[in-house]
Amino acid sequence: MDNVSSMAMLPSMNELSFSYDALAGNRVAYYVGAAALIITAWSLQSKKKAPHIEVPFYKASKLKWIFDAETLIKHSYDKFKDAIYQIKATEGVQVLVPPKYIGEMKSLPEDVLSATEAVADALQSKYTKFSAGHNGELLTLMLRGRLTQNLARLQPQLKEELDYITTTEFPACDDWTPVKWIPFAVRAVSRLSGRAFVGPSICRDEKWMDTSTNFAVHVFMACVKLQFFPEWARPFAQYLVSDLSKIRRDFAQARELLQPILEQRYSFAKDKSSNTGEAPDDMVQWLIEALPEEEKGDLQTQAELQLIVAAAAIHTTNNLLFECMCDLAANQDIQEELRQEAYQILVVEGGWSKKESIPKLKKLDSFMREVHRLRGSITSFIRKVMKPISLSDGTHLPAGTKVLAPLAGISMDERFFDNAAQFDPWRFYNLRQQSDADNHRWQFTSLSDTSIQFGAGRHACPGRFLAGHMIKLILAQFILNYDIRLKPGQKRPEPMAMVMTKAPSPTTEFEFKRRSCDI
Ligand code: HEM
Repeated sequence: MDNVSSMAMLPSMNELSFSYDALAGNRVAYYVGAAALIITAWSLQSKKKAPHIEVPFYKASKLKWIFDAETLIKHSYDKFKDAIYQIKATEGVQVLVPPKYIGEMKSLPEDVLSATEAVADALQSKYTKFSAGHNGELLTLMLRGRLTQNLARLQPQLKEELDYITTTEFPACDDWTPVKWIPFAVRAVSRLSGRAFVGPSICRDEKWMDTSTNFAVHVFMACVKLQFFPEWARPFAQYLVSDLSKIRRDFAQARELLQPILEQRYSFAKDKSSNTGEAPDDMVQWLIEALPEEEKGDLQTQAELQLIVAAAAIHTTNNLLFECMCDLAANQDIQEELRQEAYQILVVEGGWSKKESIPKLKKLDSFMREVHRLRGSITSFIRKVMKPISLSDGTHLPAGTKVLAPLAGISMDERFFDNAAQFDPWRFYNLRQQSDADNHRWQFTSLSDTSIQFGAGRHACPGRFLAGHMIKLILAQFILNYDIRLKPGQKRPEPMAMVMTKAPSPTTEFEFKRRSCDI
């Protein structure tokens, strides 16, 4: 998948959790099945000879990697700190690089250290067709530039979409009412991001929502099943994997839904001279403008790029939103402080209708960054060495080496975060008060070699600004309009975890009680 690379898009429990319709009530079978697949994959993969690398191994059992990778990553990072080390994982030997090396590695060119190839391997792009191909760079630049610059302008549309889905789909909650959060949240994130990607005409269409949400699930399931077979057998085995047909059906469905929009856009462009209205403002339009002439009207290209972006956006955003909800529901004090801030900026100062209001929610921004630090991904910066690399300390990484950063360990490093183990929602708010540079440095979306939740370098997540914006809108809407708590006697929900991925349980309930918007 040229240039579209992401841990967030790796085969993931995130996506699996979304087949909740199929899996509901059968979680044990799912765990056993998934574990069996992973163990089988491991035993097949492990016979392959990994490149020889002169760095120490961290000895870990396969079971630990499968069921408690987070602890393993934290312990191993703690042991090696600034040194590079390796782990024999179910996906083959992984070389773990600490922040000390991220700086020099993140600027290496793609033909030396490739994010694209690493993700293509992990997502079996050859078979799943999860690839932006030669348009990968264009896509990333468009999200980083056009989408991000347009966020303030999109704000009223996103709010309108959020109001609509909350009014039509969220229960009244006049008294304390338990609500399964994930089914609602997935639909909300899909609608909001869909509004920015495909526009209002189909973002509410059930077929579009279904396809754009489930495409990632089908890619994930196909990957898991393909890993059942050794690499040499996959050209034949692919015909046994029914999820690959589902992926083809997703593309066909996306083409069908996008076709009338593309036709409309073309007649709009043709009538430009007589047209006084503004061009529509969504990713369909930006792609028409940016794609090479011969691909502008190509439905398959639009369908592929739209589904890939949806796959990158929906489950990742939903996961972090869920973790934020857990901490809000478990901490009434935090909820109250964030409510005061949101009330002042969005209600008293009329911020809902102002474009620049969302960045003013600095306490909410800090809370989200802290949740992301402590509850985010286990690893990040997935890369594959394409040409031998000699690092500044002389470490040699041969071609074929699989690289990862031990994110869960880095986030707990006292050298980078005071009282690192403590959940402090105002940590980054306070840091931001120190100076102008700090005000910028500690924002939710700001990157550094020690804060790589959104990756690093040229492949760092280009959708993080939209993700942050959507999460803030949804959280602000809910803390202003509802009191939120855990169910009586319930502890803060913990995500399901397997190998390097974590995902919320789709059946988790929070309790909501409607409040008047006055504080
Ligand atoms: C909280 C939500 C999100 C998280 C945690 C997240 C995380 C990530 C990470 C870790 C990467 C890989 C970076 C690297 O390897 O250096 C990535 C890449 C990417 N993300 Fe996100 N992401 C999120 C939301 C989104 C959204 C909303 C979009 C779409 C608007 C998006 C689109 C992408 C794309 C296209 C890439 C590939 C970039 C490239 O390879 O050049 N992500 N994301």
